[in-house]
Amino acid sequence: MTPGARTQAAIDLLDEIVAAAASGGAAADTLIARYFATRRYAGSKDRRAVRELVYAAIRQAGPVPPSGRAAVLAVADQDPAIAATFDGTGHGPAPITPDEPRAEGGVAPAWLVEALTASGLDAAQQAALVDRAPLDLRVNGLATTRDAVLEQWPDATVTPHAPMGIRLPNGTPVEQSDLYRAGLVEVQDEGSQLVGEALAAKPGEWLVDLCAGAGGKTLQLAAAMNNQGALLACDIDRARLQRLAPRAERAGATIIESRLLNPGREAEMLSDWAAKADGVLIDAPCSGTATWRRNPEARWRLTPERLARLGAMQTQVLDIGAGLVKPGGRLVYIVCSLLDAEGSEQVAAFLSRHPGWSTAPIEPGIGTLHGLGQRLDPATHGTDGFFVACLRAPC
Ligand SMILES: C[S@@+](CC[C@H](N)C(=O)[O-])C[C@H]1O[C@@H](n2cnc3c(N)ncnc32)[C@H](O)[C@@H]1O
Repeated sequence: MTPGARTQAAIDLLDEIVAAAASGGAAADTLIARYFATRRYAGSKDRRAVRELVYAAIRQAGPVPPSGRAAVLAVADQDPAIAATFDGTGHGPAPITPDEPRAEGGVAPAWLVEALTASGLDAAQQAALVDRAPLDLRVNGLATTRDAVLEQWPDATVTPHAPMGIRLPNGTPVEQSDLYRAGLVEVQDEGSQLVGEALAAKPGEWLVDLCAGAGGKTLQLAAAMNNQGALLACDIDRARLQRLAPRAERAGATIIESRLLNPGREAEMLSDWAAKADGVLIDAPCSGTATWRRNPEARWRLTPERLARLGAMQTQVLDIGAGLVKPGGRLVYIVCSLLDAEGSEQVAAFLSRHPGWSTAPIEPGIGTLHGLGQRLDPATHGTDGFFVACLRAPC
Protein backbone atom coordinates (compact mmCIF):
# COMPACT_ATOMS: atom_id res chain seq x y z
CA MET A 1 0.00 0.00 0.00
CA THR A 2 1.17 3.55 -0.64
CA PRO A 3 1.45 5.88 2.37
CA GLY A 4 -1.71 7.66 1.15
CA ALA A 5 -3.62 4.37 0.86
CA ARG A 6 -2.64 3.51 4.43
CA THR A 7 -3.97 6.87 5.63
CA GLN A 8 -7.22 6.34 3.72
CA ALA A 9 -7.55 2.86 5.24
CA ALA A 10 -7.17 4.40 8.71
CA ILE A 11 -9.86 6.98 7.87
CA ASP A 12 -12.24 4.26 6.65
CA LEU A 13 -11.61 2.16 9.74
CA LEU A 14 -12.14 5.13 12.04
CA ASP A 15 -15.49 5.80 10.36
CA GLU A 16 -16.47 2.22 11.24
CA ILE A 17 -15.12 2.54 14.79
CA VAL A 18 -17.03 5.80 15.38
CA ALA A 19 -20.25 4.20 14.07
CA ALA A 20 -19.70 1.09 16.21
CA ALA A 21 -19.15 3.24 19.30
CA ALA A 22 -22.52 4.92 18.73
CA SER A 23 -24.43 1.70 18.01
CA GLY A 24 -22.71 -0.60 20.54
CA GLY A 25 -21.06 -2.49 17.66
CA ALA A 26 -17.77 -4.40 17.56
CA ALA A 27 -14.60 -3.19 19.28
CA ALA A 28 -11.85 -1.43 17.31
CA ASP A 29 -9.54 -4.47 17.38
CA THR A 30 -12.28 -6.67 15.90
CA LEU A 31 -13.07 -4.14 13.19
CA ILE A 32 -9.39 -3.83 12.26
CA ALA A 33 -9.04 -7.63 12.06
CA ARG A 34 -12.17 -7.89 9.87
CA TYR A 35 -10.98 -5.08 7.62
CA PHE A 36 -7.69 -6.79 6.83
CA ALA A 37 -9.26 -10.26 6.53
CA THR A 38 -10.78 -9.09 3.23
CA ARG A 39 -7.72 -7.16 2.05
CA ARG A 40 -5.07 -9.76 1.47
CA TYR A 41 -2.94 -7.30 -0.51
CA ALA A 42 -2.07 -5.49 2.72
CA GLY A 43 1.27 -6.73 4.05
CA SER A 44 2.32 -6.87 7.69
CA LYS A 45 4.02 -3.46 7.50
CA ASP A 46 0.86 -1.93 6.02
CA ARG A 47 -1.27 -3.47 8.74
CA ARG A 48 1.02 -2.24 11.49
CA ALA A 49 1.15 1.29 10.05
CA VAL A 50 -2.64 1.51 9.63
CA ARG A 51 -3.26 0.11 13.09
CA GLU A 52 -0.82 2.57 14.65
CA LEU A 53 -2.45 5.51 12.89
CA VAL A 54 -5.94 4.35 13.90
CA TYR A 55 -4.93 4.06 17.55
CA ALA A 56 -3.03 7.36 17.50
CA ALA A 57 -6.21 9.02 16.23
CA ILE A 58 -8.38 7.29 18.85
CA ARG A 59 -6.04 8.27 21.70
CA GLN A 60 -5.88 11.85 20.50
CA ALA A 61 -9.65 12.43 20.37
CA GLY A 62 -11.32 12.93 23.76
CA PRO A 63 -14.95 13.21 22.60
CA VAL A 64 -16.28 11.10 19.70
CA PRO A 65 -14.86 12.62 16.49
CA PRO A 66 -17.29 13.79 13.79
CA SER A 67 -15.66 11.50 11.20
CA GLY A 68 -12.66 9.29 10.54
CA ARG A 69 -11.15 12.00 8.40
CA ALA A 70 -11.49 14.57 11.21
CA ALA A 71 -9.79 12.13 13.58
CA VAL A 72 -6.83 11.55 11.25
CA LEU A 73 -6.56 15.26 10.42
CA ALA A 74 -6.05 15.96 14.13
CA VAL A 75 -3.07 13.57 14.04
CA ALA A 76 -1.82 15.09 10.77
CA ASP A 77 -1.75 18.52 12.45
CA GLN A 78 0.97 17.15 14.76
CA ASP A 79 2.72 14.91 12.23
CA PRO A 80 3.90 16.40 8.91
CA ALA A 81 4.57 12.91 7.46
CA ILE A 82 0.88 12.01 7.85
CA ALA A 83 -0.20 15.45 6.59
CA ALA A 84 1.89 14.87 3.43
CA THR A 85 -0.13 11.76 2.58
CA PHE A 86 -3.26 13.90 2.02
CA ASP A 87 -2.26 14.52 -1.59
CA GLY A 88 -5.22 13.06 -3.45
CA THR A 89 -3.10 10.68 -5.52
CA GLY A 90 -3.77 6.97 -5.99
CA HIS A 91 -5.90 5.60 -3.16
CA GLY A 92 -4.87 8.40 -0.81
CA PRO A 93 -7.16 10.93 0.87
CA ALA A 94 -8.11 14.22 -0.80
CA PRO A 95 -5.91 17.24 -0.04
CA ILE A 96 -6.66 19.11 3.18
CA THR A 97 -8.86 22.15 2.63
CA PRO A 98 -8.91 25.23 4.88
CA ASP A 99 -11.28 25.08 7.86
CA GLU A 100 -11.97 21.32 7.66
CA PRO A 101 -13.27 20.00 11.00
CA ARG A 102 -10.78 18.33 13.32
CA ALA A 103 -11.47 15.86 16.10
CA GLU A 104 -11.40 17.59 19.46
CA GLY A 105 -8.40 16.56 21.58
CA GLY A 106 -8.49 15.61 25.25
CA VAL A 107 -8.70 12.63 27.52
CA ALA A 108 -12.43 11.91 27.30
CA PRO A 109 -15.83 13.51 26.73
CA ALA A 110 -16.38 16.50 29.04
CA TRP A 111 -18.82 14.78 31.42
CA LEU A 112 -16.30 12.00 32.01
CA VAL A 113 -13.40 14.40 32.56
CA GLU A 114 -15.58 16.11 35.17
CA ALA A 115 -16.32 12.78 36.88
CA LEU A 116 -12.63 11.80 36.86
CA THR A 117 -11.66 15.16 38.34
CA ALA A 118 -14.34 14.81 41.04
CA SER A 119 -12.87 11.35 41.76
CA GLY A 120 -9.52 12.94 42.62
CA LEU A 121 -7.52 12.41 39.42
CA ASP A 122 -5.33 15.34 38.39
CA ALA A 123 -4.59 16.26 34.77
CA ALA A 124 -1.44 14.08 34.56
CA GLN A 125 -3.27 11.06 36.00
CA GLN A 126 -6.10 11.58 33.52
CA ALA A 127 -3.73 11.95 30.55
CA ALA A 128 -1.94 8.71 31.47
CA LEU A 129 -5.24 6.80 31.16
CA VAL A 130 -4.83 6.90 27.38
CA ASP A 131 -1.08 6.19 27.23
CA ARG A 132 0.18 2.99 25.68
CA ALA A 133 0.13 -0.01 28.02
CA PRO A 134 3.11 -2.33 28.52
CA LEU A 135 2.87 -6.07 27.84
CA ASP A 136 2.80 -7.80 31.22
CA LEU A 137 2.62 -11.49 32.03
CA ARG A 138 2.11 -13.42 35.25
CA VAL A 139 4.40 -16.37 35.85
CA ASN A 140 2.40 -19.44 36.87
CA GLY A 141 3.71 -20.45 40.29
CA LEU A 142 2.07 -23.87 39.91
CA ALA A 143 4.47 -24.70 37.11
CA THR A 144 7.68 -22.69 37.49
CA THR A 145 9.43 -19.73 39.10
CA ARG A 146 9.89 -16.21 37.84
CA ASP A 147 13.68 -16.63 37.77
CA ALA A 148 13.37 -19.71 35.57
CA VAL A 149 11.17 -17.83 33.09
CA LEU A 150 13.53 -14.86 33.06
CA GLU A 151 16.40 -17.18 32.18
CA GLN A 152 14.48 -18.67 29.27
CA TRP A 153 13.12 -15.35 27.99
CA PRO A 154 16.05 -12.96 27.60
CA ASP A 155 13.80 -10.07 26.51
CA ALA A 156 11.80 -10.23 29.74
CA THR A 157 12.31 -7.97 32.76
CA VAL A 158 10.60 -8.07 36.13
CA THR A 159 7.61 -5.78 36.69
CA PRO A 160 8.23 -3.22 39.46
CA HIS A 161 5.54 -4.34 41.94
CA ALA A 162 3.95 -7.75 41.34
CA PRO A 163 6.00 -10.68 42.65
CA MET A 164 5.20 -12.95 39.69
CA GLY A 165 5.08 -10.27 37.00
CA ILE A 166 7.34 -10.03 33.96
CA ARG A 167 7.32 -7.42 31.20
CA LEU A 168 8.05 -8.02 27.52
CA PRO A 169 8.56 -5.63 24.61
CA ASN A 170 5.21 -4.65 23.09
CA GLY A 171 4.33 -6.78 20.11
CA THR A 172 6.05 -9.92 21.42
CA PRO A 173 3.97 -12.83 20.03
CA VAL A 174 3.44 -14.34 23.49
CA GLU A 175 0.79 -16.86 22.49
CA GLN A 176 3.14 -18.47 20.00
CA SER A 177 5.87 -19.03 22.57
CA ASP A 178 6.64 -22.44 24.08
CA LEU A 179 6.51 -20.98 27.58
CA TYR A 180 2.95 -19.79 27.03
CA ARG A 181 1.86 -23.02 25.36
CA ALA A 182 3.28 -25.00 28.28
CA GLY A 183 1.21 -22.93 30.74
CA LEU A 184 4.18 -21.26 32.44
CA VAL A 185 2.88 -17.73 31.83
CA GLU A 186 -0.43 -15.92 31.38
CA VAL A 187 -0.96 -12.47 29.90
CA GLN A 188 -2.13 -10.30 32.82
CA ASP A 189 -1.49 -6.63 33.49
CA GLU A 190 0.61 -5.97 36.58
CA GLY A 191 -2.23 -4.00 38.22
CA SER A 192 -4.61 -6.91 37.71
CA GLN A 193 -2.04 -9.21 39.36
CA LEU A 194 -1.72 -6.88 42.33
CA VAL A 195 -5.44 -6.55 42.98
CA GLY A 196 -5.86 -10.33 42.52
CA GLU A 197 -3.53 -10.73 45.48
CA ALA A 198 -5.75 -8.62 47.71
CA LEU A 199 -7.81 -11.69 48.62
CA ALA A 200 -4.62 -13.22 50.12
CA ALA A 201 -5.72 -16.70 48.98
CA LYS A 202 -4.21 -19.54 51.00
CA PRO A 203 -3.95 -23.30 50.35
CA GLY A 204 -6.91 -25.21 51.76
CA GLU A 205 -9.39 -22.33 51.70
CA TRP A 206 -12.83 -22.26 50.12
CA LEU A 207 -12.95 -19.34 47.72
CA VAL A 208 -15.35 -17.98 45.13
CA ASP A 209 -14.44 -15.86 42.13
CA LEU A 210 -17.94 -14.52 41.50
CA CYS A 211 -17.29 -12.56 38.29
CA ALA A 212 -14.62 -14.84 36.87
CA GLY A 213 -15.00 -14.00 33.17
CA ALA A 214 -12.40 -16.06 31.31
CA GLY A 215 -10.63 -16.69 34.60
CA GLY A 216 -7.60 -14.39 34.61
CA LYS A 217 -7.82 -13.96 38.38
CA THR A 218 -9.20 -17.46 39.01
CA LEU A 219 -5.95 -18.92 37.70
CA GLN A 220 -4.00 -16.58 39.92
CA LEU A 221 -6.05 -17.70 42.96
CA ALA A 222 -5.52 -21.39 42.10
CA ALA A 223 -1.76 -20.79 41.97
CA ALA A 224 -1.79 -18.93 45.32
CA MET A 225 -3.76 -21.85 46.80
CA ASN A 226 -1.18 -24.27 45.40
CA ASN A 227 -4.11 -26.33 44.05
CA GLN A 228 -5.35 -27.09 47.56
CA GLY A 229 -8.88 -26.26 48.72
CA ALA A 230 -11.96 -25.39 46.70
CA LEU A 231 -12.28 -22.65 44.11
CA LEU A 232 -15.59 -21.84 42.47
CA ALA A 233 -15.52 -19.65 39.35
CA CYS A 234 -18.84 -18.12 38.28
CA ASP A 235 -20.10 -15.81 35.60
CA ILE A 236 -23.32 -15.09 33.74
CA ASP A 237 -21.49 -14.96 30.39
CA ARG A 238 -21.23 -18.45 28.91
CA ALA A 239 -18.71 -17.57 26.19
CA ARG A 240 -16.31 -15.98 28.66
CA LEU A 241 -16.59 -18.70 31.26
CA GLN A 242 -16.05 -21.39 28.64
CA ARG A 243 -12.61 -19.98 27.96
CA LEU A 244 -11.56 -20.79 31.52
CA ALA A 245 -11.43 -24.62 31.23
CA PRO A 246 -8.71 -24.78 28.53
CA ARG A 247 -6.72 -22.09 30.29
CA ALA A 248 -6.95 -23.97 33.60
CA GLU A 249 -5.84 -27.16 31.91
CA ARG A 250 -2.87 -25.45 30.31
CA ALA A 251 -1.92 -23.89 33.66
CA GLY A 252 -2.32 -27.16 35.59
CA ALA A 253 -4.95 -25.57 37.87
CA THR A 254 -6.97 -28.56 39.08
CA ILE A 255 -9.18 -27.20 41.87
CA ILE A 256 -11.43 -24.93 39.82
CA GLU A 257 -15.14 -25.70 39.45
CA SER A 258 -16.86 -23.34 37.04
CA ARG A 259 -20.55 -22.53 37.29
CA LEU A 260 -22.59 -20.57 34.77
CA LEU A 261 -25.19 -18.44 36.57
CA ASN A 262 -28.57 -17.32 35.26
CA PRO A 263 -29.01 -13.57 35.68
CA GLY A 264 -31.51 -12.94 38.46
CA ARG A 265 -31.10 -16.45 39.91
CA GLU A 266 -27.50 -16.19 41.07
CA ALA A 267 -28.11 -16.52 44.83
CA GLU A 268 -30.42 -19.51 44.31
CA MET A 269 -27.86 -21.23 42.08
CA LEU A 270 -25.19 -20.63 44.69
CA SER A 271 -27.26 -21.73 47.70
CA ASP A 272 -24.87 -24.66 48.38
CA TRP A 273 -22.15 -22.06 49.02
CA ALA A 274 -24.27 -19.72 51.19
CA ALA A 275 -22.22 -18.43 54.17
CA LYS A 276 -19.51 -21.05 53.45
CA ALA A 277 -16.71 -19.19 51.67
CA ASP A 278 -13.56 -18.07 53.45
CA GLY A 279 -13.28 -15.41 50.81
CA VAL A 280 -15.09 -14.06 47.75
CA LEU A 281 -13.48 -12.10 44.96
CA ILE A 282 -15.73 -9.72 43.05
CA ASP A 283 -14.02 -8.34 39.97
CA ALA A 284 -17.18 -6.47 39.12
CA PRO A 285 -18.55 -5.42 35.73
CA CYS A 286 -17.56 -1.76 35.35
CA SER A 287 -16.99 1.06 32.91
CA GLY A 288 -13.32 0.14 32.45
CA THR A 289 -12.29 3.81 32.66
CA ALA A 290 -8.91 2.70 33.95
CA THR A 291 -8.18 0.32 31.07
CA TRP A 292 -8.51 2.85 28.28
CA ARG A 293 -4.79 2.26 27.62
CA ARG A 294 -5.84 -1.06 26.05
CA ASN A 295 -9.11 -0.05 24.37
CA PRO A 296 -9.14 3.74 24.20
CA GLU A 297 -12.33 3.92 22.14
CA ALA A 298 -14.23 2.63 25.19
CA ARG A 299 -14.40 6.23 26.41
CA TRP A 300 -16.53 7.08 23.38
CA ARG A 301 -19.00 4.34 24.31
CA LEU A 302 -19.67 5.22 27.92
CA THR A 303 -22.78 7.26 28.71
CA PRO A 304 -24.20 8.41 32.06
CA GLU A 305 -27.05 5.92 31.53
CA ARG A 306 -24.64 3.02 30.99
CA LEU A 307 -22.67 4.06 34.05
CA ALA A 308 -25.88 3.99 36.11
CA ARG A 309 -26.72 0.50 34.79
CA LEU A 310 -23.22 -0.71 35.69
CA GLY A 311 -23.66 0.75 39.17
CA ALA A 312 -26.83 -1.30 39.65
CA MET A 313 -24.93 -4.44 38.56
CA GLN A 314 -22.13 -3.68 41.02
CA THR A 315 -24.65 -3.32 43.85
CA GLN A 316 -26.19 -6.62 42.84
CA VAL A 317 -22.96 -8.65 42.66
CA LEU A 318 -21.78 -7.19 45.97
CA ASP A 319 -25.00 -8.35 47.65
CA ILE A 320 -24.80 -11.80 46.03
CA GLY A 321 -21.16 -12.14 47.09
CA ALA A 322 -21.89 -11.09 50.67
CA GLY A 323 -24.35 -13.98 50.98
CA LEU A 324 -21.56 -16.47 50.24
CA VAL A 325 -19.06 -15.27 52.84
CA LYS A 326 -18.89 -17.21 56.12
CA PRO A 327 -18.99 -15.28 59.42
CA GLY A 328 -15.65 -13.45 59.81
CA GLY A 329 -14.76 -14.16 56.17
CA ARG A 330 -13.67 -11.60 53.60
CA LEU A 331 -14.91 -10.12 50.37
CA VAL A 332 -12.61 -8.29 47.98
CA TYR A 333 -14.28 -5.83 45.62
CA ILE A 334 -12.39 -4.74 42.50
CA VAL A 335 -13.21 -2.47 39.59
CA CYS A 336 -10.93 -1.41 36.75
CA SER A 337 -12.39 2.07 37.00
CA LEU A 338 -11.22 5.12 38.89
CA LEU A 339 -14.66 6.72 39.14
CA ASP A 340 -15.70 6.96 42.79
CA ALA A 341 -19.27 6.07 41.82
CA GLU A 342 -18.01 2.57 40.96
CA GLY A 343 -15.43 2.31 43.73
CA SER A 344 -15.49 3.91 47.15
CA GLU A 345 -19.12 5.03 46.87
CA GLN A 346 -20.23 1.45 46.10
CA VAL A 347 -18.36 0.24 49.17
CA ALA A 348 -19.95 2.95 51.35
CA ALA A 349 -23.40 1.99 50.07
CA PHE A 350 -22.64 -1.69 50.73
CA LEU A 351 -21.66 -0.94 54.32
CA SER A 352 -24.89 0.95 54.90
CA ARG A 353 -26.94 -1.98 53.48
CA HIS A 354 -25.01 -4.61 55.48
CA PRO A 355 -24.72 -3.68 59.16
CA GLY A 356 -21.86 -5.45 60.94
CA TRP A 357 -19.60 -5.56 57.88
CA SER A 358 -16.44 -3.43 57.99
CA THR A 359 -13.53 -2.54 55.77
CA ALA A 360 -10.28 -4.43 56.41
CA PRO A 361 -6.70 -3.50 55.54
CA ILE A 362 -5.09 -5.08 52.49
CA GLU A 363 -1.65 -6.51 53.28
CA PRO A 364 0.75 -5.71 51.76
CA GLY A 365 -0.74 -2.39 50.72
CA ILE A 366 -1.52 -1.84 47.06
CA GLY A 367 -1.09 1.57 45.46
CA THR A 368 -2.54 4.60 47.17
CA LEU A 369 -5.21 4.78 49.88
CA HIS A 370 -8.37 6.28 48.43
CA GLY A 371 -11.71 6.57 50.23
CA LEU A 372 -12.68 3.17 51.59
CA GLY A 373 -10.11 1.28 49.53
CA GLN A 374 -6.88 1.56 47.57
CA ARG A 375 -6.17 2.65 44.09
CA LEU A 376 -3.65 2.00 41.33
CA ASP A 377 -3.38 4.39 38.40
CA PRO A 378 -1.23 4.37 35.27
CA ALA A 379 0.55 7.68 36.01
CA THR A 380 1.52 6.78 39.57
CA HIS A 381 2.08 3.03 39.37
CA GLY A 382 2.58 2.30 35.66
CA THR A 383 -0.23 -0.28 35.77
CA ASP A 384 -3.80 -0.28 34.49
CA GLY A 385 -5.97 1.55 37.02
CA PHE A 386 -7.95 -0.27 39.70
CA PHE A 387 -9.93 0.41 42.83
CA VAL A 388 -9.85 -2.41 45.38
CA ALA A 389 -11.39 -2.74 48.84
CA CYS A 390 -11.45 -5.58 51.36
CA LEU A 391 -14.60 -6.10 53.43
CA ARG A 392 -14.92 -8.29 56.51
CA ALA A 393 -18.17 -10.09 57.42
CA PRO A 394 -19.37 -9.92 61.01
CA CYS A 395 -18.47 -12.98 63.16
C1 LIG B 1 -14.35 -7.31 34.91
S1 LIG B 1 -15.07 -8.71 34.24
C2 LIG B 1 -14.23 -10.03 35.05
C3 LIG B 1 -12.81 -10.28 34.59
C4 LIG B 1 -12.16 -11.50 35.19
N1 LIG B 1 -12.31 -11.55 36.62
C5 LIG B 1 -10.69 -11.57 34.86
O1 LIG B 1 -9.81 -11.43 35.71
O2 LIG B 1 -10.40 -11.80 33.67
C6 LIG B 1 -16.64 -8.74 35.00
C7 LIG B 1 -17.44 -10.00 34.75
O3 LIG B 1 -18.62 -9.95 35.56
C8 LIG B 1 -19.60 -10.74 34.91
N2 LIG B 1 -20.91 -10.48 35.54
C9 LIG B 1 -21.77 -9.47 35.33
N3 LIG B 1 -22.86 -9.61 36.10
C10 LIG B 1 -22.70 -10.75 36.82
C11 LIG B 1 -23.48 -11.44 37.77
N4 LIG B 1 -24.68 -10.98 38.13
N5 LIG B 1 -23.00 -12.56 38.31
C12 LIG B 1 -21.78 -13.04 37.95
N6 LIG B 1 -20.99 -12.44 37.02
C13 LIG B 1 -21.44 -11.31 36.46
C14 LIG B 1 -19.46 -10.31 33.47
O4 LIG B 1 -20.02 -11.25 32.59
C15 LIG B 1 -17.93 -10.20 33.33
O5 LIG B 1 -17.36 -11.37 32.81
